[in-house]
This record gives sequence, C-alpha cells and structure tokens, in this order.
Amino acid sequence: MKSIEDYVHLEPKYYEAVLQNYADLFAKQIAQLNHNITNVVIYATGSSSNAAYGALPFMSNILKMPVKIEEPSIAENYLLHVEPNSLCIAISQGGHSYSVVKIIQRLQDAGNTVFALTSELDSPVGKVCQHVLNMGMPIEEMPYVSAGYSVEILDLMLLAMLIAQKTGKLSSVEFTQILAEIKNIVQKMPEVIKRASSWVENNISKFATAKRLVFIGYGAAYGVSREGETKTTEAVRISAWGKELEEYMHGPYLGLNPDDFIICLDPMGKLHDRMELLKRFLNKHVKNVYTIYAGKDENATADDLSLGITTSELLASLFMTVPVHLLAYKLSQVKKIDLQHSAYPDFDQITASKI
Ligand SMILES: N[C@@H]1[C@@H](O)[C@H](O)[C@@H](COP(=O)(O)O)O[C@@H]1O
Repeated sequence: MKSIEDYVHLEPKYYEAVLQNYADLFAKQIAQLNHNITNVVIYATGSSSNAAYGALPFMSNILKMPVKIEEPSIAENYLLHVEPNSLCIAISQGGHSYSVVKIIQRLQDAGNTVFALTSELDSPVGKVCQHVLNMGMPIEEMPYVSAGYSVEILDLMLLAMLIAQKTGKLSSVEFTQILAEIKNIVQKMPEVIKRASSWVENNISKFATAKRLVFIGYGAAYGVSREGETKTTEAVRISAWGKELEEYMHGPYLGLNPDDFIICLDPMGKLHDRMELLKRFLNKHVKNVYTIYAGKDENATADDLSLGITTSELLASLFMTVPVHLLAYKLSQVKKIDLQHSAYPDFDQITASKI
C-alpha cells in the first residue's frame, strides 16, 4: 500500500490530470445546473470538510454569493431547511461515510438536487446520488488521505470557476488568468515538496517530543490548520488543535502550554499583520513556534518554512498542506504507528460510521 508520503509525491501528477480533464469531468453535470442559484451549501466531514474550508474563500470570491459548509450529521438531523435555489454539494472522497450518504438521501427525498464529489463512483455515495461528480483521481488506498484532500480543493475551485462562468460572473479572460495562476502553482509543487521534506527532516527530532501540536491559520489556510488537527489526531495519535487565527486569540490561547508546538500557517494575505502580533505574544510564552509561509517572508527564522510561492492567498491551500501531511506521516513513522491496518477493527462493526 502506498504511504501518505507516496501520495504527497503524486499530488502534482493528480493535479495535472484534473487540469487536463476538468471540462470532461464536470461539464455534463454543470450543464444540468439551475442558472438561478443564489448560494452554495457543501456537506462534508473529516478531511473532505477541511478541504472545503481550504477552497471556501476562493469559491465565495469567484461565485460572489454565500457559500457555507455544513457537518452532514447536524444538517440531516436538525437543519434540513434548504432554500430552493441552493446548490447542494456533498463530498465524500471514499464514498462510504454514513452521514454523507444520509444527507444526500434526505436532501433528494425533500426534492433538492445534490451533486456528490467522490473518487469511488460505485460507492454508496456514488450509487445513492443522482448527480455524481468524479474527482478525477484513482481511489486512494491509504485511509489517512492526503492527495485526495488536495484534489478535492482543486476540484472545488474549478467547479466554482465553471459555475461562475456559466452564470456570467467570470469572463473567459478572467477564467484563463486564474487557470494560468493555478497551473503555475502546480508546476512549482515538486519544489514545494522538496522544501517541505527538508524542513520536516531537519525538525523531526524536536517535533517527536511534542505532547500537543497547535495549527493556526487564516483565510484559505484555516482549512490547512483543520487538516493539521485531523491528520495529527488520526495518524500520530497525540493531541492536536486546528484553529482559525482570531478564533485562537478569542480564548484557546488561555489553554496554551509552554511545551506546546505551535505551527502558524501564513498564506501571506490580509491577516498577516494580525498573525505577526499573535506570534510576538506566543514567542514570549512558548519555545517552539514555527511558521509555514506560502511565499518568502523577511521575518522568517531558521526554524520556519518558506514554500516560495508568490500567489493569491485564496489559492494557498493548494500547496500549504504538503508540509503538514509530511510532518504527520514522519511522526507516525517515528512513533511506529501502523497506518496500514485498522487500530480498532471493531469500530465500524459497532458504529457503521463507514458503510
Ligand atoms: N477517519 C476518516 C477521515 O480521515 C476522513 O477524512 C473522513 C471523511 O471521509 P470521506 O471523504 O471518504 O467521506 O472519514 C473518516 O472520518
């Protein structure tokens, strides 16, 4: 079975395939779309939800309409009041998540059109949903996903661009410009992976002593911070937080421990200065504060990681998760955690959380 690291190295290839095929992958379904959509609701859980948060600021900016993300279980049980002109998108990479299958059924039964994004077309999600969107990559064998999370971000961005074009919100010229910016990022992915691998290698012995990792991001990097929490919890099995910058400053900072390892995720956008202020505070109280920058920052220290891509902050989630995934993978190796076999084989037998 391929490892998380193998899949991270496959990301440029998968991105290129999606960029080549996106029109075929999505065109037929987009053609059936209601032209009068007024808002988008995304239903996803775990890494798929984190990916949606990574794409959210870009989608909102391009579509110029409300875009929100809902936890499928809460939506299905308590929030089933969807506006008639909502575009409902359910995401499940593997297609077996119980709560995602349920919300698709409930929405369809109530007369809503739902588009489901998945890599497994004959999965329960693929079978139950009337409008299936193929993610455009092979099924990821490793259950602790990395490439699929990234491809979901790209898929959502491209979907938003296609829908914006169709509804007259994005001109062909703008479409081509953004596509060129995305292609530029994809070309630089091998260099991103190289820099991220060296950073992880250089710092792994220190990170291996961490009792808790705290990921703090803003904008598109909020999705990255959430993915840091998910992957560290699931693959490293130590405590982890993934917070939005102001959310962290609102109260969670009071729970900081001097031995926390804090990773700030800076896409070098609107809230860069706010993040600098938080770091000024954190550096007084915590020894291990790291920053991962999308580009190169003049304040970067030797412990920080500059990924070297100067781009719109809205696109930063396409590459900023690479070091986060590699760190989780390497830490799981150091801790000798077997990611290929289920830690609790009885879990799904009892709960049927995956069907
Ligand atoms: N532990 C897994 C997560 O790692 C995964 O991200 C999530 C969503 O999976 P999917 O995108 O296939 O619905 O399911 C479970 O919670």
